Order: sequence, then structure tokens, then C-alpha cells
Amino acid sequence: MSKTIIVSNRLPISLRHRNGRFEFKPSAGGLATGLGSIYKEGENIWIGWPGNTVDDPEQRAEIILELHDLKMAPVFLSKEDVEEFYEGFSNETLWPAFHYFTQYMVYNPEHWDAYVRVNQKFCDAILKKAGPDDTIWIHDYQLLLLPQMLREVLPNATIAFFQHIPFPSYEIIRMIPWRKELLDGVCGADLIGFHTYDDMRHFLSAVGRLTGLSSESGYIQAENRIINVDSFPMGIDYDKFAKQAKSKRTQRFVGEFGKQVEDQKLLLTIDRLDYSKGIPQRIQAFNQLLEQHKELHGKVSMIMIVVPSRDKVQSYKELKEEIDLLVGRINSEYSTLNWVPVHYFYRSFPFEELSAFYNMSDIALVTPLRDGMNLVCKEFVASKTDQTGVLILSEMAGASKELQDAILVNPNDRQGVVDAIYNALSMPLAEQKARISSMQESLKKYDVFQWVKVFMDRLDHVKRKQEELTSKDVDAKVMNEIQANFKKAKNAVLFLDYDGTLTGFHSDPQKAIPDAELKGIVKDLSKLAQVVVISGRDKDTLGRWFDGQDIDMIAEHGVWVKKKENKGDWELYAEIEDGWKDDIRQIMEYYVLRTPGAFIEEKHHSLVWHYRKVESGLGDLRMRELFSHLKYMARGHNLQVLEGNMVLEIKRPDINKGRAATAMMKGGEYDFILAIGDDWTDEDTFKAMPKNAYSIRVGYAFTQANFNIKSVKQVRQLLQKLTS
Ligand SMILES: O=P(O)(O)OC[C@H]1O[C@H](O[C@H]2O[C@H](CO)[C@@H](O)[C@H](O)[C@H]2O)[C@H](O)[C@@H](O)[C@@H]1O
Ligand SMILES: O=c1ccn([C@@H]2O[C@H](COP(=O)(O)OP(=O)(O)O)[C@@H](O)[C@H]2O)c(=O)[nH]1
Ligand SMILES: [Mg+2]
Repeated sequence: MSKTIIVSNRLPISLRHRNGRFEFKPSAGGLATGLGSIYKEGENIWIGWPGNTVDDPEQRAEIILELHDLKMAPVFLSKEDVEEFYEGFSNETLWPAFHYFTQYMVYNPEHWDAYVRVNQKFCDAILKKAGPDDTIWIHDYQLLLLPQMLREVLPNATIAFFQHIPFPSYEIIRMIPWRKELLDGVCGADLIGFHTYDDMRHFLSAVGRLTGLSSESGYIQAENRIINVDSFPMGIDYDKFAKQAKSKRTQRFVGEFGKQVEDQKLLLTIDRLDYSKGIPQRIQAFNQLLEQHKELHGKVSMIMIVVPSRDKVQSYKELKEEIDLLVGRINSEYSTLNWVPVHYFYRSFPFEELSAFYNMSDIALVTPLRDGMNLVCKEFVASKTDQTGVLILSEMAGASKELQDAILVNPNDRQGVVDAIYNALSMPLAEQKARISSMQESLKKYDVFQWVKVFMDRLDHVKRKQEELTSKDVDAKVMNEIQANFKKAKNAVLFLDYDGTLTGFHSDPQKAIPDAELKGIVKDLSKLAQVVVISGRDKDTLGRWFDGQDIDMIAEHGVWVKKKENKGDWELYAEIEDGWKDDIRQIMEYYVLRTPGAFIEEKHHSLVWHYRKVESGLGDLRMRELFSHLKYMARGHNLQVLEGNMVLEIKRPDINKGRAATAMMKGGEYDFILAIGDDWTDEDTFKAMPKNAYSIRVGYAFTQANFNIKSVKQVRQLLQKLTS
């Protein structure tokens, strides 16, 4: 039976040393609590670090056994691993970078080495457990290299990746010296998920710029497969929180705690100790509230739970000191014998008590400066069994995209936060109920089980799409079949597109000249078959490049044809009418002036605007603009505007490669037909091919062709095989 292997740096339980022994304790943090509800199904297992170092082999063996019963398998990290991989690269480079705290970023090559080493450790641990049909679901930024490491050993495995923290703008990612390796690493997965649309769009933009892989509508075109990138906002185990809040045990705590705070209004804040959570800023906002509203003294207090986290990392140590200081200051200034403004707890709480805090608090103040999702705010809403209470939520948390009925604040706008608290304190009950129940509806619907289901369905979907594509792959078997049929043939014709098919792309199109290898292949083929180079290139370039070859040529998508029998002469296949060109050229020139790197190519029957050399992003933007501009003009002139590989081309619609190929084959009795091309202009050729033809599209895009082939290199291999 196939299983799902969940992999994350931290297991949902952490080991604690106590009196020479160890014990397990639930891990804090959203990843562990969120996924904690789902890994126990079927044969599933969770692989990860048990959160402490264990050197003694006997103890390790014991832990392995105990964890086995809990459906977990440990990856043991050494002291150096913890320092350099976990505290170092993960939490002093990636965490600050991904949360936009670039001032805390450390660039340490030893940390990077450790990151590679520990990702490899995880890879080895997974390989020991993974069967061929298993799904491997990797979580979070500590394991960005793992998908590709696994892919290399298990090329057909089902691998998914989910990132729980934000994915920042390309401007931040580019600061990391190992940025390309990191992105290549994640792209080993089949499905890559983020909490929000913004995270996913930042990721796609970084992949486009740094790896050169292109993408469309969330599908990245990798060398031999497609990868889907999408947004999957994580939910919570709603029923668990709702039920717990009503339970006797929790209600007993509510009663006990309630007695101690009497009828004060309670503001609740719960976070791991982390600078991304905006804890000092929040205390300062509360301080300002008390400064501005003396009437609230003695009537409102803040319960502040700070869960210890990453306390060996310098920036976290400093944060702890800052918080201690700020709490000391506000309490010493305002406390009275029967009122303390901030109840500060630097520790974690058991679930029942946490539930009581959620249930009894009037306001949850969740104001991170940056947060991937933030589950605390969702847990608060789920625990409000009587639908009263107010959630104040930072716009910088992923959760704010879903919880529009919270009071949304910018955590950097202190007065805004103060006003939000003030308004929350006086919000009418009816409004509280309306807001909380609407959020509850949504959290119930999109709970963590639904999240897993949607994610897994999507993974199935990508795998099916990949299969569709690879089922059309020109593999060794297909190659042999093509070769055998070619050998048998008496009258064969080959339609070969040029750019992207016979030769790779060059930043200067005029430099993509045929090399000696290609010339040799074409020469050998032309002795065995009719070879037709069918291209969008202008006739002079094409004629020069294949001068002396015994082949036919079709230039400008079928405007010009040069048959091998009438050497040297180009024949006009379509009548020239180019009165439209002056108007269009003028517009294109305007877009060249505004766009450094862009240029115009003029052919007899078309004008092409090239943007391959334009700053990435800007080129796309200008192309779209030009596209809509030209579309409007095109209608008047009866022209067609087409988007190509880093080009926009405007031409007569009745001229295309398909028409030219059909004309070329007219009257011929072919017993072998092959057409290869790499873009939308070649789709016309494929469409025009008779049923028994082999049509092959280079790259793994969806196509009318009956086969896909990986790259220019493979195309040449196939052609060489035909001549051997
Ligand atoms: O493992 P630690 O270093 O102790 O840190 C705890 C976890 O913190 C992060 O949690 C994130 O995941 C939540 C659920 O998706 C999300 O709500 C939150 O915004 C994130 O910060 C981290 O991503 C995990 O890897 C850590 O285990
Ligand atoms: O004493 C505590 C306080 C909080 N939490 C949990 O820690 C998680 C925090 O997740 P969140 O996504 O809000 O932030 P993260 O810590 O993952 O950045 C929530 O599920 C809380 O229930 C916990 O386990 N023990
Ligand atoms: Mg091409």
C-alpha cells in the first residue's frame, strides 16, 4: 500500500533531557500543531528532527523504537548541525530574508555547507523509508534542497513541497549568494505550495529570473516535466478547538482564571518569541493606549504568552531582553495593587489552558510584522463558542487574506493599532457576533483536513498532466520505431523548424548560426530524404546559413520558398502587400524608445518586436502594452498579432507554416513524414500534417503534435540516428 511521508525539520514532538533521561513534549509552532492532526492516517509516517541532540547510540535506538510506535522516524542532528544548519543557515539567513528582516541576515559559507549536508541527511533518511508509489511531502524553508536531491535518485517519485513562511520579492531573494541552488532545489518537486497568492507570485518571478525556467498560469516548464505552483492557505483542526473550548476541563480553567482577573477586559497575545511577530511594537501600542485613555486604567489588561524559541540565535536573545525591559517598564509605571497591565508568561501552555485563554479573552491582538499564515488568530476565532470577541489582525499575516472580518491593522502604524484596540473594546455585541460567526463559517469550511485534501488532489492532477506529456515522449522505443520506418521509406520528407529546434536561442538572434554539427546532420539527411527547413526567419538569413545545402527552405512562415531544384531562387508563395508597415513600424519604434534592449526585425511580410534583451519583467509589461495597442490597429489592416518566444510579431493571418507545408507536399507521394518545431508557429505545421506523420514538439508544452521531445540536443540525436 502506498503511503504519504511527511517530512519537516521539526517533528510534532520534541525531546527534552531531564535528569539524564529524555521525555517527549509537543512541539510549538504552527507547522507542528497544524499538521499534527493529519499524519496518523493509514501507513503514513512523519520524518524529522526530534528537537534535541542525542549522541548515545543506545539512547538513539530507544528513541527510534518509541517514535516508531508514534508513526515517526527521527533524523538526528549533531551539535554542529544544529548550530550551523538550524540556528545558522535556516534561522540566520533564510528566516530573516524571507520575513524581510535583511538587517539580521548572515552570509556564512560554512552555514551553507551545513545546509547542504543536513538536507542530504534528510534525503538519506527518506530513501530508507520510501517505496516507489509513496508520496513524499516536504515542508518548509529548512529543506529547500531536498526535493531535487530526492528527484535525482527517484526520477519518477511523487514529491510535493509546501512553504509555511512567506516567499519574499525577488529583490530579497537575490541577496542570498546561494539563491539559484535554493530555487533549483525546490523545483525538484511536482507541486509547490504557499499560503498566499503573493508568496506564489514572488516565487514564480524569482524562478523565472534566476533559473531561466519559464512559467505560465502557475505551471513551470522544467526540462523534462511540468511543475505546478499554487496557493493553499492552511487551515486548523476547527472541531478540535471548538470542542475543547466547550469541554469541562477548559471551562474549569476559564472559571479559575476569570476569578483572578475579575471583570477586566482581556487582550490576548500568543506567539513564539520571534522578531517577525512584532511583540515589542505591540507592547508599545498598548502603552500608548493607556497613555491616551486613562479611563481604561484598571479596566483592561493584556495576557501575553511568549513561547521560547531559537534562543541561541543572537537576534532572538536581544529580542527577549527588549521584551523583558518593555514589560517591566509598562508594569512598573501603571500597576496598582489590584491591577497589572501586562500578564507576561515566557513559557508554553498545555492545550486545555491555551483553549481557556482563547475562550475567555475579549480581544486577540495578532500583529506580526510578517507571518506566513499565523494559526493563533484562527484558533482564537474557533474557540469563541458564544461568538463574542474581536480579532485584531495584522495585514502582514497570511491569514489576513482570508479573515476579512477581523479588524485589520498595519502593525507599523502604532496609532492605528491603538485605535483598533479602542474600537474593539466598545464594539457592539451584535457586530462582534456577525464578524466572528462569518469567520467561523469560513474556518470550518477550509479546515486543515480540507487543506490536505485540496493539496493532495492538486498533486494528483499535476501527476496526471505530467503523464499525459510523458506518454508522448520520444523515448528510445519511439526513436527506434521512427528510425525503422525512415529506413523503409522510399520517399521521405522532413519539416524542420530552425530556432529552438535545430539550434538553441541566443540573446542576439543573428548569432544563432548553424554550427558544424548541424550542417553535417542536414547534409547527411539531405542525401536520404527531402529536407525542408521551415522557419519564421527572413529569406536572406536562412539562404545564407544553408547556402550550398541540397535542401528546400520555407522562410517567413511561408512567404518565401526556395526549392532545391531551382537553385538560388526564392519564389514568392504569397503576394506582398505591405502598405500597413509604416503605421505599425512607427508604433513599434515608440516602444523601442521606451524600452532599452528592445529592437525591431523587419521581414517582407511581418514586423517583429524583440524583447529578449530587455530587463526581465519590463519586457513582458511592454509587450502586453504593445500587444493591446497593435491588436486594435491590426483589425483595420486585416493583420494578425502573435506572441512568440520573447517576440511579438504582426503579420498577415493567411500566411503560416501549415499552409506552406501543405503546398510543399502537394502532389508528392510520401511514405514517411516528420515535422519538428518548438513554438506556436509550428503548431500550424503540426495541424497540417496527415494522420500518419510524426509530429514532434520540442519541450513539454501542450501541443497538437503527437510527440514531445526534451531539447535541441535530443532533436539532433534523433536526426543523427536517422542517418546512421
Ligand atoms: O521549528 P522552530 O524553529 O521551533 O519554529 C517553529 C515553526 O515556526 C514556523 O511556523 C510557520 O508555520 C505556520 C503554519 O503554516 C504558519 O502559520 C506561520 O506563519 C509560520 O511561521 C516555521 O515555518 C516552522 O518550520 C517551524 O517549525
Ligand atoms: O504555549 C503554546 C502556545 C502556542 N502554541 C501553538 O503554536 C502555534 C503557533 O503557530 P502560528 O502559526 O501562529 O505561528 P508560528 O509559531 O508557527 O510562527 C499555534 O498552533 C499555537 O496553538 C503552542 O503549541 N503552545
Ligand atoms: Mg522555433
